[in-house]
Parts: sequence; structure tokens; C-alpha cells
Amino acid sequence: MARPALEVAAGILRDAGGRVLLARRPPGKPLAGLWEFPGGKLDEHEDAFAALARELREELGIIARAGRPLLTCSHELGDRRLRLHAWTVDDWSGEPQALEGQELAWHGVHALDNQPMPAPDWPIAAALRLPPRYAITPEPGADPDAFARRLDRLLAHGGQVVQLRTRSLDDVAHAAVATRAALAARRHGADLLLNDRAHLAARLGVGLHLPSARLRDWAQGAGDPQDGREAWLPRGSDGRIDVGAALEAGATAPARLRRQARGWLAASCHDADELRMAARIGCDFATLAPVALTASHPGATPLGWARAGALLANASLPVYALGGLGADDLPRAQAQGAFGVAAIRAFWPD
Ligand SMILES: Nc1nc2c([nH]c(=O)n2[C@H]2C[C@H](O)[C@@H](COP(=O)(O)OP(=O)(O)OP(=O)(O)O)O2)c(=O)[nH]1
Ligand SMILES: [Mg+2]
Repeated sequence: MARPALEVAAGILRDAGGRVLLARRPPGKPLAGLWEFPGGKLDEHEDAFAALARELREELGIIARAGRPLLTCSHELGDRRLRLHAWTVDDWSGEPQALEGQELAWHGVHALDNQPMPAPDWPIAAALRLPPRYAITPEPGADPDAFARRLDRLLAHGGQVVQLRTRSLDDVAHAAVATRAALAARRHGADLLLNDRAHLAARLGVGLHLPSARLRDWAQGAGDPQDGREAWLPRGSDGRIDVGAALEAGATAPARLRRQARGWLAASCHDADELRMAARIGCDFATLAPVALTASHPGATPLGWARAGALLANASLPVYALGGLGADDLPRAQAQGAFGVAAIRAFWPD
């Protein structure tokens, strides 16, 4: 019989400048020398926040009073599963002290990728830089100026992560729209991802969102070798693209291993298999669709929340629920284990 999952709570503590506290696992412990979020194992009958408050008292001498779940991910850890519950601690008192001989350090969220962390912490580091909404553009249509104006209005909201999704444009027209979108994103400090244009995304220094068919090709090493994956996937010590290299314990975040480009790598997933592939090739996040009925994919059978919830509970990266959802669905999506909600129609300005 499979052993029950190891449940661990990890706390996100921020200083006045927004930097996050990391603790270095001391010599003699498993994963010694790696930087983690302070916390530890749940005792029997203890919920995640109670365990976290206890661990923070024992390890750091602080009193945690209130927190919010940020992300729960599930990972294979040898012969058992690790469920890591990351909580943002909003209200705490005391000055963190290293009561167990661990080193402590505060880092900005953009510097976390450079710290050697246990692999299960990478999705948490990504989640700290991701918003709860992931906006996907509709087709640009015949009027690129009108499209650019609406995109600009969306980006002006601040902190946006947006996927440029076009299927209708030829390469030249697409490159023009994408270049303009990349400039607009840079101007607004937003993060752009191109749908399925790996070469262009790497050239523009923006992120890449893989459709599920491309994800499958990349995860299986199949498909067209000219499709640009070398800019996005890590190489093994023999110089060959190695989709597993991103997940070696003790390595730094996939973002650093993978690429010179600074954008996100994400993928469209519809089932457990694809969610596993996305994590395996080092995606930073994924979408899971279709959760509900959606006008953009009328033929697709929705997963429904029960099925989606079961898939989300086992995911090992941040996942946005997608398909017929809007901002109002965020609480429900998060209660079902999603990190956030992705949408085309709901987030596109009129
Ligand atoms: N606290 C914490 N543990 C993590 C993180 N990432 C990660 O993979 N883990 C793993 C490492 C361990 O397998 C497990 C936590 O075990 P632990 O030994 O720190 O647990 P604990 O604080 O309760 O310590 P102890 O009572 O066993 O001494 O979770 C993280 O960010 N924080
Ligand atoms: Mg601990």
C-alpha cells in the first residue's frame, strides 16, 4: 500500500521592502545547504496553518497570527508523495531568529530563482511572481491598431501576465503584432507569452505558452527539431536537450538552467498526463481546460469542478483554471486547488 503523503507547510514572510525570508537547511538534514521557506511537517490532526505557526515559533521564535494559502503542490519524493502547502503569513510578530542553527536571508522575489532550492520550492518561487489572473487575447482580427489599443488598456492594469494567442495570422503579420505587444508589455512592466512561437518569443525576450500538442512533442522528444525548443529546455551534461535535467534535486530553478531568455514557460493541459509533462519539462505554470462550457471551444466536453479539482490536487506546478470562467470564479477555483483563473473573454477590455 502506498504510504500517506508527507504534508509540509512552508511560510512566506516578507519584510517591509517585500523581500521574502529563506532559511538554509542545516548540515545533517536531508537537502542540507539548500534554501527553503521556513516551516515543517504537519503533525497528525494539525492543519497547514497551525503546523506552520508552530514551526515558525520553534524555528524562528515568531508568532504567526494570520495567513492565506498561496499554493499547494504535490511531488514525488522517492517512495512517497510530498504535499507542500505554501502560505503567505500576513500577520506576525517578533524578529525572526535562527533558533535551530540555520542561516537566514531575505531575498527579492526576482532573486529567488538564483538560490539553490529543493525542486518543490520552484513552483512557489514562480507563484510569488504570478498574478491570480492570466489573460489570454482573442484573435487580433483585421484591425491591428484597435487590437493594440485594447491590449494596452489591459496591460495598464499593472502586474499583468498575458498570452498573445493568435491562430489566424501568417508569420509576418504575427511577428508584427507580437513585436508591438512585446514593446507594450515592456512599457507597462507586464509579462507577455507568445502562444507556440518559440523562436520569436526567445528573440523578443518574452515568454512562451505551449499548446498541448507541442507540449507532448517536447516532453516526448518528438516532432520538428527546428521548432525552437533548444532555447527553452535545459541541456544535460552531454549537451543534449534533457527534459529531466530541470528537476534534479539541488539544482537552481528551471528558469536559470533553461535559457537566456527571461520569459515564462507555460503549457495548455487537459489531463493528468499533460500536467505531469508540463512539470517535467520545467514549465513555470500551466492552464487546465476546459473547466466549464466555453464559447471559444464549443465542441469540448467540460471537466467540471469535481474532475478539475482532482487533477489540481495532484498538480506539481501553479495551474490556472480555464474555460468559461471569469474573475468571479476565482474563489471557487482556488478552493479547488487552482492557483488562479485564466480567460479570454472575461479579462479582455471592451
Ligand atoms: N520547511 C520546508 N520544507 C520543505 C520545503 N521544500 C521542500 O521540499 N521541503 C521538504 C523537505 C523535507 O522533506 C520536508 C520538511 O521536512 P523538515 O525536516 O524540514 O521538517 P520539520 O521542520 O518538521 O523538521 P523535523 O521535525 O523533521 O526536524 O519538506 C520548504 O520550502 N520548506
Ligand atoms: Mg523545518
